[in-house]
Amino acid sequence: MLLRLRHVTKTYPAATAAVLRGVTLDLDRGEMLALTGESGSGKSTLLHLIGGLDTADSGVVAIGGTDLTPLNDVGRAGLRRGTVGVIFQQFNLIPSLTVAANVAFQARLAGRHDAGRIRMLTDRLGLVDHLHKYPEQLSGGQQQRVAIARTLAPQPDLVLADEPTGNLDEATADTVMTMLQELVGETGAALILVTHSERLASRMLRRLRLHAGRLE
Ligand SMILES: Nc1ncnc2c1ncn2[C@@H]1O[C@H](COP(=O)(O)OP(=O)(O)OP(=O)(O)O)[C@@H](O)[C@H]1O
Repeated sequence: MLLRLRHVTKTYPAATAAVLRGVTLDLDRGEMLALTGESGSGKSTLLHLIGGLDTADSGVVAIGGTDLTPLNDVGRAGLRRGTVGVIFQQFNLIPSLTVAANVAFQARLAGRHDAGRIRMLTDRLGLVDHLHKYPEQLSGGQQQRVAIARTLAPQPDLVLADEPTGNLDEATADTVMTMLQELVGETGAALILVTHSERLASRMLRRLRLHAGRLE
């Protein structure tokens, strides 16, 4: 099992109510899951726990058999690097780096830089003519394609996408999602897509809704 969640709970400090009240989920390699739920239902929180960006209060968050819960920041970052890739709504590119350097950044950090794979990704994502530009010189759709290339370059086993097309118009969103799904599918990685869009969610074989702190 690639991802195993068991009875995961999370309450933010100073908050009166728990955000997650016992989330349980199994996700295998190659699975694509849409995660929906009302605003504030805890979708981003859950993604952060899975990505090791934050820790659960209790329960198990295991990736590839390793429970992240007892690990410290360094341990979680080590496990995340190269194993889990995150794509955000705001793209989160590094403004001072060129497209080429942005794309290579995480693969280098993970010690998994592969020039052939980066060439394939930039080619498939239509970035070849933009490699020497800076993020601010690109459209939103182009920036998200750079972010996808950057995330997929180290060949992660699990890709977490938090409203990845939330800043894009419908046609661009569809194109970007198609590219993301194709590229993730080809490597056999798993994908969790957080989205408000029923249209995008319906592209995924598996769909779950976060409600009252649990998945249904
Ligand atoms: N760092 C934080 N500190 C305190 N409370 C937080 C923090 N992050 C999120 N919350 C609260 O936790 C709840 C869940 O937030 P989260 O961002 O996970 O929801 P979401 O389902 O992703 O929402 P949206 O669809 O609007 O992005 C919200 O009530 C939010 O206010």
